[in-house]
Amino acid sequence: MLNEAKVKEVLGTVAYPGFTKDIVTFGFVKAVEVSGDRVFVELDITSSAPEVAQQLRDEITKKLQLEGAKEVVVNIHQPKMPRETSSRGKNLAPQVKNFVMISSGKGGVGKSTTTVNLAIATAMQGKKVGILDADIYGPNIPRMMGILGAQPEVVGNKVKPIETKYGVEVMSMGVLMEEGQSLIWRGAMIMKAVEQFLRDILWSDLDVLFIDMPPGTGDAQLTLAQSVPVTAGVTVTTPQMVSLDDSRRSLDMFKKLHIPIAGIVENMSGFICPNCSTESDIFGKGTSHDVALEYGTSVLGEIPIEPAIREGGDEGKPVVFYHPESETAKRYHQAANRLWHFIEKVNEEGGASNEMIQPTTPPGVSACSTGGNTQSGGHQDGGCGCNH
Ligand SMILES: Nc1ncnc2c1ncn2[C@@H]1O[C@H](COP(=O)(O)OP(=O)(O)OP(=O)(O)O)[C@@H](O)[C@H]1O
Repeated sequence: MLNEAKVKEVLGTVAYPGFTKDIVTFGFVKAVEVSGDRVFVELDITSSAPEVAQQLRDEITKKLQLEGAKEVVVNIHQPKMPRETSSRGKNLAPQVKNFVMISSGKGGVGKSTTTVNLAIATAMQGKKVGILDADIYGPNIPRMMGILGAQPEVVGNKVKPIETKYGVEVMSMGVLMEEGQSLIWRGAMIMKAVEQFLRDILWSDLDVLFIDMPPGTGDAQLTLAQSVPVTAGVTVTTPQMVSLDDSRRSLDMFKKLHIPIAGIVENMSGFICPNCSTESDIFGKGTSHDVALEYGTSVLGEIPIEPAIREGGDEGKPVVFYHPESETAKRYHQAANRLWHFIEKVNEEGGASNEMIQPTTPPGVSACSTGGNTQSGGHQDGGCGCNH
């Protein structure tokens, strides 16, 4: 005689396609109803592939019929299929429509703060948004998003990003490492970590994934750009000349990696007094416009120094969400708006592509990582892609 317990027992023998674990253990079974010899099963699975749903439907029906069910209805909820995107080249996370790389020439200029507030502003404007904290040396995003200590759910050999109350999903090395723990990263490890963040995290069907990069221009940036077509690069700088000089390196990197440059965020640009609201220059203000012009781009926003920004970062209460009326929140929204228009423009004009920057190693030749000089006028002598 079929009853709910028996049906669940049968479902516990149905492996999720491609995995050894069953659909009950994964938590995919949302409802079971039995009425005489009629069974209704409801599943919520993580794959958008129709063949996965069909395979499950067939196996469940067959197994329940063997147990005496005459009619089996299997209702399966799936995430939507990856959207159409005009981007080209390699993409390890095809369910994500656009990727924004947030970068800075040097540390401490407010790159993570900018990532968090731009991402939340974009989500508040109705987009489906994620943040990948690829700043493996100093993953600050969990603190800033108020998710310190949150443990991600593991599904098979993949990991679900952490949902936040700001409507932004997040994954960070800070979530995967113990607090205060540090790792010494070698080039190959960085590359593997970045790839896994894209391939093995169950990102939803996102409009845009913001990626907070480590400061500088190194292996993580190159691997990321080779792994997904980056739609837009944003450089964060402070107004002082030394910081602007470093931001040029970051903008040069975007150019070399064929990443469309969305613009510069000038952070700590002036100071807004919390008492009288007057704005005064501390580090200077507006100095990044000339650099933007040099690179044929624009300033997305000038974000003042405001104590609420630092407090919000420390307490996990981002200013754009908790002080939406503040001048700073308005500027983040304006910057997010400009960024989104830029993304739309890139897509209208054919989309991002990383075809030009794929490793050139010919088949059968191992990519050696030392002694490479791939910038010697097309001749490659002894590094990745060598012909020796
Ligand atoms: N406009 C601002 N007003 C006040 N405080 C700010 C502002 N921008 C950033 N901060 C504070 O400055 C500190 C550094 O910011 P953040 O961590 O975002 O920099 P970063 O460039 O990501 O640093 P890192 O190189 O370590 O990753 C944080 O405490 C942050 O709250």
